[in-house]
Amino acid sequence: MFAVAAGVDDANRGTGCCQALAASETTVISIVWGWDYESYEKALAPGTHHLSIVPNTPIAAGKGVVVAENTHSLTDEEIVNFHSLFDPIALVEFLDTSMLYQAGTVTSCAPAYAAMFIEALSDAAVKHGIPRAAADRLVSAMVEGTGALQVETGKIPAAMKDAVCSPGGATIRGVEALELRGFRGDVMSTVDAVMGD
Ligand SMILES: O=C(O)[C@@H]1CCC=N1
Repeated sequence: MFAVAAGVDDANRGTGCCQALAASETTVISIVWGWDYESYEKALAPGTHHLSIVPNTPIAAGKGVVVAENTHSLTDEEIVNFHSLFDPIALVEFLDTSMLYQAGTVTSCAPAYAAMFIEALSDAAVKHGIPRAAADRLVSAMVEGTGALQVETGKIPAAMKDAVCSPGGATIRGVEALELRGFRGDVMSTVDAVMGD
């Protein structure tokens, strides 16, 4: 099993790499952004077994996400091997081709946006006198824990937000500050921007 990795501008290099590998009957797992099943069917030698996936950087910490294309040419045994490789380090989700890169945006591009949120909140903590290293630790633990709480309880994020906001309390003032600056619209616009909508 072999993973082909290349940025968007390197897609042709990725294809050349795949063609060389196909001759050795290698199973190709592609992480080339935008290259789905049909792209590889056109580019690879007929009969090559291939699967397109979108992984993300938190895999390096064993807490990743892999979006995988429902349409592929791997055998059942190869899919079992694929799961044995990735299940220990990532949530693996198979989706139809029409959703692959939209889902990939919120899992694979969004670590950049999440890091920007962490950086900004950490900046705010530093502005208010918290040392940088402590600020980074605290904010990252908060983000990880909030995600874990959502997964564990299955609560909708709106209910989790409401649970923190006491009437007339502190948190709702921060919620208003975010709403006044269009926080949620800004976050939603990222997928449009990535997908070119
Ligand atoms: O920004 C990029 O080109 C790649 C695609 C998905 C994550 N990073």
